[in-house]
Amino acid sequence: MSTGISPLARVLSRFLLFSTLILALSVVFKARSRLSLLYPSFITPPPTYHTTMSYTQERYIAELAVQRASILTQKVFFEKAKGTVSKDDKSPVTIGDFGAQALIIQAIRKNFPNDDIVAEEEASSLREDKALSAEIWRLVKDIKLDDAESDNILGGPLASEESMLDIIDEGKSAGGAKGRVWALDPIDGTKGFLRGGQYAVCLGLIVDGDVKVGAIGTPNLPVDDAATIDASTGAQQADSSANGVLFSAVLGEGATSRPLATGALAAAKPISMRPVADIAHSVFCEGVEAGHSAQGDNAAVAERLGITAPSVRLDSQAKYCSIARGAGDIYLRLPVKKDYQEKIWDHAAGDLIVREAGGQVTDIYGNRLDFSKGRTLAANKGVVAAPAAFQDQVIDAVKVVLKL
Ligand SMILES: Nc1ncnc2c1ncn2[C@@H]1O[C@H](COP(=O)(O)OS(=O)(=O)O)[C@@H](OP(=O)(O)O)[C@H]1O
Ligand SMILES: [Mg+2]
Ligand SMILES: [Mg+2]
Ligand SMILES: [Mg+2]
Repeated sequence: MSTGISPLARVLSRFLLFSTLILALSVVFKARSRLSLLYPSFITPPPTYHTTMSYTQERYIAELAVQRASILTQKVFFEKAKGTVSKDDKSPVTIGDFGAQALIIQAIRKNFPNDDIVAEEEASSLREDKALSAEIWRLVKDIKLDDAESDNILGGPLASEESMLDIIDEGKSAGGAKGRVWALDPIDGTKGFLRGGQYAVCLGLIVDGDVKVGAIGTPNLPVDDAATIDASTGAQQADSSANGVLFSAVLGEGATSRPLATGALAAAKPISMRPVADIAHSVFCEGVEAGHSAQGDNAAVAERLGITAPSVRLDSQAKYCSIARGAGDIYLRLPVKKDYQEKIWDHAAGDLIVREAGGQVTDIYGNRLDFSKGRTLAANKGVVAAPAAFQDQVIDAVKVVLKL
């Protein structure tokens, strides 16, 4: 029996139905993409890693890498620098700097191959100095953690002298506001290192401009939080076995310290800034080198705050670490040279460790340090770190002294 519809009409009606469907679908897709342009979050859910990632692995690798590099710096000091204190020969610190940078970058590359790295040193001068390069390789090639498993996690020994130079040059990233950027200072406080005083191996992870992880090794800081360090020179305890601390922090998870061991990580304990009821009873930490540290301005700020205790002078980010564990309270780094831009590797790890220990870290105007501007803190001037409750008072005093 005929339906009364010709085959041609049937084909035509199916075609019409099909094209209407395609048209409807394309309208829906267009509207969806317009909406997503106007309100990206409507269609694309915001990345959730900012709040949910705990950075456990990053912290662990950073701690192990800093620990292994610290072993090298100590070896270099005892073999090369001991006794050369305040001589003009800078080679010990150069060896330590390059070697520690190579070891840490290798560990980052092995575990987080896609991350960017902003490191202080670069290998071009080293490529021209074959003797120095060979000397660094001689020391670096045998450095390992006592614990084989931990050492393996870091990638084991470096492959060759040539690959060591290439690895050093992987720290040339421009940094910036996007992505994962490790900030590395292989030896911070080079003058302290040469003097046998304080220095620090510093590594921070910045994600989308925000510091998430920090690890600092301070081979010459006393393990005992309460041990006094020479207030005028920042030098360590005479008994060297009582020295060596590894600090770390993850954003939102607090700061810890542990003895800087040579094998598997020692047990960590939480650290926090010292509760001080009256700001007049607090203690300043400041730099040792007059060329870096405005000690006169610091003294004027201390006087305005009624502080009478002498400042503790320390090289390097050991200053951040010291106030984070209550061996001092306020770290001032007021500008010395008008145009100097602080480097991110001199502050990233310390900034986080202090904030996670209950402190605040700002520039001299009271603005948070901005790690999204590239290799330097281009948007900031100086650093003021203090217990959160005192920060405003300290900033007010700084503003008066510096006539801001
Ligand atoms: N003008 C000026 N102002 C401030 N900071 C400067 C300045 N010039 C250099 N630097 C960097 O500071 C790093 C050493 O800082 P310290 O805190 O150890 O300084 S101090 O020597 O104790 O005064 C030191 O880092 P390292 O090179 O890693 O030792 C310097 O890079
Ligand atoms: Mg430095
Ligand atoms: Mg350095
Ligand atoms: Mg330097």
